Amino acid sequence: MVMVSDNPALPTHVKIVEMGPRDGLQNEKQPVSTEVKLELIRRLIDAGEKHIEATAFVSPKWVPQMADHHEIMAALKSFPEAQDGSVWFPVLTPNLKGFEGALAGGAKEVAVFAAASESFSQKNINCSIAESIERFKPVIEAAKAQGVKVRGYVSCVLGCPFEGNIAPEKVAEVAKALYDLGCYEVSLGDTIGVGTPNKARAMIAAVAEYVPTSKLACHFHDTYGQALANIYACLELGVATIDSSVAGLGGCPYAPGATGNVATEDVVYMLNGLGIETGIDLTKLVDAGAYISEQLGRRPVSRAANALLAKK
Ligand SMILES: CC(C)(COP(=O)([O-])OP(=O)([O-])OC[C@H]1O[C@@H](n2cnc3c(N)ncnc32)[C@H](O)[C@@H]1OP(=O)([O-])[O-])[C@@H](O)C(=O)NCCC(=O)NCCSC(=O)C[C@@](C)(O)CC(=O)[O-]
Repeated sequence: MVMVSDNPALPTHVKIVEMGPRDGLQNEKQPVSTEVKLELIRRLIDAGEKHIEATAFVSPKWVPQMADHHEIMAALKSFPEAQDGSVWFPVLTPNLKGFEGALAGGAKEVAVFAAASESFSQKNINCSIAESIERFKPVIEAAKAQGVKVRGYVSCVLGCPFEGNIAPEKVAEVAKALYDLGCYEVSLGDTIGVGTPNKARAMIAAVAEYVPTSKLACHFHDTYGQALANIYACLELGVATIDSSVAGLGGCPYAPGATGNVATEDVVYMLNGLGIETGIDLTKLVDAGAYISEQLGRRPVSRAANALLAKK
């Protein structure tokens, strides 16, 4: 039974942006076939997910696991949910070359990704933060001209694997730059999962000086087991979009030691308990997570999923 929350600060509905097929698999060392990725996407749709980041138009030399981006997009075109627009499939596009590939593949939503740390920006996309913003300008202009929505990411919002602590003001500066350029939503990534709730609150408060909380998403990796607590803190501040990854898949190729995103199953379990709507069927979601985990030869990294699977 879904209990209605008595905390008036919490939203009544949350948008989940599923990271599994992209952030979740980009760092996977073993090959994952295009067919398995597509089957995962089918199962996530069946579970009720409406925003599924499908792939990344990045260099296959840098991220080999995303090299089948053209095949993924070609297959998605035949999905009824892509045709009728009932499910969004955003894809990463770090530059104009990536955007052109995504557009040719029929993308209706793309995402540019910056960082709040200079060192991470260099390691991840081979340029400074300022250069990355310059690179995004023509991408966002071209997207606007084509009626394509653009999401923006800021990585390392609560810490950097190379620089340590990151000032909330720096996060705010980069988030503002993305929002001012025309990103409809800015996702704030705790890339290495080091944050704790008070730090998360301070960071959101700093960003909210420039970007309305209704336009923010939180993107927590669960390296230190703090993701759900951090998400709750962000929900209380008015953030109502959460990035998460089925079965807790993932890790970033340029963030050594970072584990996956918070598991979508754990997030949905918590939100169900709070009486917050997501439109996602937890049973089907757990099955989708079990499917991809079996393909990868391991158990889901989700407490809720493992507990529910054990009951079967
Ligand atoms: C950004 C680049 C491309 C710059 O890479 P670069 O080497 O600086 O680019 P370049 O413009 O000098 O070009 C070099 C070569 O790359 C090619 N190239 C150039 N652009 C593309 C493209 N779009 N797609 C495919 N190929 C491309 C280009 O054509 C050329 O090919 P060559 O002539 O040598 O054969 C590179 O650094 C890259 O691909 N990095 C990968 C970044 C990445 O995917 N990181 C992981 C995702 S971000 C993340 O996970 C964080 C997030 C979002 O989840 C939030 C969080 O948790 O914090």
